Amino acid sequence: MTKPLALSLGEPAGIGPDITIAAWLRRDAAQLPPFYLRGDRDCIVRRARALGVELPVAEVAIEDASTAFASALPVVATGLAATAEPGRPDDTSAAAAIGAIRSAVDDVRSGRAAAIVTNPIAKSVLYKAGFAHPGHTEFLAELARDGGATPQPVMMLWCPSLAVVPVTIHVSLRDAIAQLTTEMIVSTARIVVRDLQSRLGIAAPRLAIAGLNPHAGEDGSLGTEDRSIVAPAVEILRREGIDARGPLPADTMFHAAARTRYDCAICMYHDQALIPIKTIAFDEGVNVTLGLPFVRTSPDHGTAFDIAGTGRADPSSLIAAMKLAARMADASRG
Ligand SMILES: NC(=O)C1=CN([C@@H]2O[C@H](COP(=O)(O)OP(=O)(O)OC[C@H]3O[C@@H](n4cnc5c(N)ncnc54)[C@H](O)[C@@H]3O)[C@@H](O)[C@H]2O)C=CC1
Ligand SMILES: NCC(=O)COP(=O)(O)O
Repeated sequence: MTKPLALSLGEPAGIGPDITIAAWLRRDAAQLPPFYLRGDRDCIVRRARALGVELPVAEVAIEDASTAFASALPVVATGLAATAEPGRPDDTSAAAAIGAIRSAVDDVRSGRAAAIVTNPIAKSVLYKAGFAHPGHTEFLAELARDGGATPQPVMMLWCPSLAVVPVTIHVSLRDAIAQLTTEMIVSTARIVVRDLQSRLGIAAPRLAIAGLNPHAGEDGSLGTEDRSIVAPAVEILRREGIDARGPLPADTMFHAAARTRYDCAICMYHDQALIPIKTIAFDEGVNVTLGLPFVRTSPDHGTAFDIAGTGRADPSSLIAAMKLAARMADASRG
């Protein structure tokens, strides 16, 4: 891969700076592709000092990032200062985090970066500053519109032994049930199939479609949505030639033997999807956005304010996200 990955700063008061520094320090052992941070050089320098780490940091143009990567952590400036102390977001946090995402998208859309990897943002901090999107996933879809329709973004959490997709994402459980439709399940599954084929090289993806209710509704006695919403979606997908099975009782879908029978579990709400993968692979899970005209991955964890600046943040999930982004970008180039 010749082009570098664009890594967005994320919430400057979170562990994004810590894991960025740690990932760069492990670049050889982890065999990382070249990456640069889209953000604020001073923020990284301050964090390295707080961590007691000797870190060469080079502010560069994107074109020089891959070369600089061998000897310094390359930073491509957004022009937005990020002054927040570890664990304490401040008035610069939201603008710095959002600006870095926008810049990273510009970089990949203009063909100067291979893919985007995002550091975690604190959603509540951004919401307080007026951010109108539930998270990166929906914001990236908006940035991808390019004058046309907004693509449907699909959140997938991936690790080597499991991939999960929540059909409804950052909404309350009550709203997730109210919003769930057959069409949402079908359109989500179609995007999953297309991107697993084109970006992960799975020729005929096998989908396991979770039921919504306990025991997938127990023949309608524990809720009717599995019969009226989920089963018709499975039927439509099968008629299209997609290898989809369900609705399956969610409690027995995720044990080791069951996981070998599908390539991706399509789940009805956030925690149904994210609890199993964060339980088995919190350290190496990757969040991927499917359905976009570019590749975006992210660590599976959040801003971890409780340990920012302490040296306890584990960069494994970020490292996995970078490796998966490079693999997907390579596959997309054919
Ligand atoms: N992609 C993103 O931007 C994501 C952002 N978030 C945001 O993160 C914020 C905090 O969310 P929480 O639910 O507290 O989850 P969290 O993942 O930030 O933290 C949960 C627990 O795991 C620990 N932890 C997380 N990452 C770690 C790492 N790399 N190494 C060692 N320990 C780690 C934390 O210290 C904490 O005890 C929220 O504002 C949420 O919106 C959460 C998930 C993803
Ligand atoms: N729970 C996953 C998460 O919060 C990631 O969301 P996003 O910012 O990647 O949309």
